[in-house]
Amino acid sequence: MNYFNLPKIDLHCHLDGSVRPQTIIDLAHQQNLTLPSEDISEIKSLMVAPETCQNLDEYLMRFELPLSVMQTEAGLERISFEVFEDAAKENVKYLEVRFGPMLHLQNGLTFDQIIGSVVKGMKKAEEQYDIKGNYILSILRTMPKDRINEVIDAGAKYLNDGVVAFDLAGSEVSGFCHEFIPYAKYAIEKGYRVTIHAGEQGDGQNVHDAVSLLGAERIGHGIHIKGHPEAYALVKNEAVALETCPSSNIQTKAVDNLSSHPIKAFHKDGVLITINTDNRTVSNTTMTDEVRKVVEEFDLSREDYFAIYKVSVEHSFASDAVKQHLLQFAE
Ligand SMILES: O=c1[nH]cnc2c1ncn2[C@@H]1O[C@H](CO)[C@@H](O)[C@H]1O
Ligand SMILES: [Zn+2]
Repeated sequence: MNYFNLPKIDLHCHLDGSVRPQTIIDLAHQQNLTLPSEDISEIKSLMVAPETCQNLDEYLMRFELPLSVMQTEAGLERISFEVFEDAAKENVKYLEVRFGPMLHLQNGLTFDQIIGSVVKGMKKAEEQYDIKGNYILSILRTMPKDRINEVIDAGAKYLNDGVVAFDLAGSEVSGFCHEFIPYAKYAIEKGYRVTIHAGEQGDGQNVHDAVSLLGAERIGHGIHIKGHPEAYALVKNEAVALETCPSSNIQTKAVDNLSSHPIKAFHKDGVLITINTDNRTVSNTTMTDEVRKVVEEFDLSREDYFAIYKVSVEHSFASDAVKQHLLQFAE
């Protein structure tokens, strides 16, 4: 299979984890910021999480440097344009990018400016390339909750015009969903779709909670439904799609290595899985690489690949018209 040429869909990609190293240098110069180094390979090595990370928390330390240059409208717009450009150039036909608006307040931007800038960058890329996209607003589980509804309100202006869904991200502890019930409910009432990071560092019960308490239609990672029969059954019976991110799952120790990733077992058993990047820079990957790794490790056929592609289309938060467009590329 020619992985580069295959049509691809990425439903789980973080903006701040997918910044080009050169863009960090350019934006730091424009913004008069001092970098730890001016050498691009040094900057890249500070952004890529090592395979030797102890856990998700160590992986999450790699976001500080990119976030430092993501505090202006121009910086956000450029980075958004570039992630869509990079994906389009490897034949990603549809990309849902997520980011945490609350992480971009350091220079006094409003939530409207923050969300508006990334949507603008995405739309510019959609005009220039054969790619379509949407944004997901992530709330960091470890941050104060007092401004969550403000983020939801600000994003509502862009709903179905660049923004589609609500997510919870960051460090994962057992039972986290209980504290977020009113916020997920508020987002759903406003018209947001819901996907939640769960069962990555935390247990299968978190996945069960995300679906049953927060109304998640998709789950970020969801690895640990393996070994939790109730969560497994719920995900399977309710047709909740898992957004698996193989390289990231190895770095964060959600799995020991690729061969022990449950992605193929899930797929063979009818659990809906999708293949995604998580973070193009922090995980030093592309959709081409993720698809190649999964197809080769698990000896998937072209038919298997396109079955997964179709799951991505059907469970994307795209409009019906965009879904129809994406299905044209499926075999
Ligand atoms: O795999 C992940 N699991 C949980 N949180 C993540 C992952 N990758 C990135 N982020 C978190 O999401 C924020 C917004 O994009 C990032 O700043 C990072 O803290
Ligand atoms: Zn993620």
